[in-house]
Amino acid sequence: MTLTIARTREELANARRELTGTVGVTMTMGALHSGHAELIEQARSRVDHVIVTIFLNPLQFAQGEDLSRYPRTFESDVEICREHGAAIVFAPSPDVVYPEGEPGIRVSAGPLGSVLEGASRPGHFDGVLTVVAKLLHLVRPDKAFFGQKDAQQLLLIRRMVRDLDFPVDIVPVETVREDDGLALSSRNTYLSPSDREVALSLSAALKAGADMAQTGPAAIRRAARDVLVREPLAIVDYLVLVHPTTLEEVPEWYRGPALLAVAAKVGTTRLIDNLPLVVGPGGGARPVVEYTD
Ligand SMILES: Nc1ncnc2c1ncn2[C@@H]1O[C@H](COP(=O)(O)OP(=O)(O)OP(=O)(O)O)[C@@H](O)[C@H]1O
Ligand SMILES: CC(C)(CO)[C@@H](O)C(=O)[O-]
Ligand code: BAL
Repeated sequence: MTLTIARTREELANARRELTGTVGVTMTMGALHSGHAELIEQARSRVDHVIVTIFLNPLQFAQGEDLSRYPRTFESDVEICREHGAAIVFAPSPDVVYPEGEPGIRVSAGPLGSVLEGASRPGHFDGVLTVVAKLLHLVRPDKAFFGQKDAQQLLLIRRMVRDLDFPVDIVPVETVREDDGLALSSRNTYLSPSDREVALSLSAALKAGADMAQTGPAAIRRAARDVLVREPLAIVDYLVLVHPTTLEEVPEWYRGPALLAVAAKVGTTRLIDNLPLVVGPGGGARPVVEYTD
């Protein structure tokens, strides 16, 4: 199978026109790893052709964030796309995506975009939703695949697609982890070996919480917190057990789907991770959020 690399809107439109059957998209910021490969594989199993977008979107980075040091590994990214059978890589430059500079009109993420990640990264989700909307319009996929690792992003994209009637199916993909539990992330390349040891406390905390899922919210929170307090070098931004669609902390009586999510700074690197859970009898960790809406 040949892989086409499209840099411009016209190149993408020409290559897209050649594809017959269903099309899926996997959107990335580059620096591809096995988590991205899994998104491509999941897409391959559900559609006829997969388009991977590689675009480091300046709009979703606040001043002072890591846009300038974000890893750029384009050649090996293309190889990964080829190995996993993608049909097209769309890798535009910022002036192709934003020909008139920063757009005056943006998609607003609303209140769900200003909690958790949005509280620490103001404007981040407006930037994400704006570029996702644009890429959906340019690629015109039947299905779009997003990782559960970015749980709030996934929720907001589902909401945007539903609230604004985008004709696309959003498919969640389970978080891919290293054998020791660390969630794969392009930002893991910033971690020194000792940072990486500290970073393991995030997934360990989530697992300890999930192990108490049958007991109830207080036990889940306590078990997760107990792991994190033993690792003072992980500077916790938040550790929450929230409802997966409202992102509000669940009360002690709550039983049902929930999201145990954590964000922490390790060295100079901000990391996030989460585990979808069902709280209550028969509960425990789940691969992806079981939405009730
Ligand atoms: N470990 C993972 N498992 C499954 N999907 C993932 C994983 N990491 C990232 N993804 C998904 O890949 C897509 C592109 O994400 P992105 O390019 O930001 O990678 P990333 O590793 O999350 O990078 P960063 O370190 O910047 O958060 C998103 O849908 C994201 O949720
Ligand atoms: C969805 C996305 C590609 C938009 O830039 C980005 O936020 C990401 O990589 O998760
Ligand atoms: N991985 C989600 C995109 C971001 O952190 O900017």
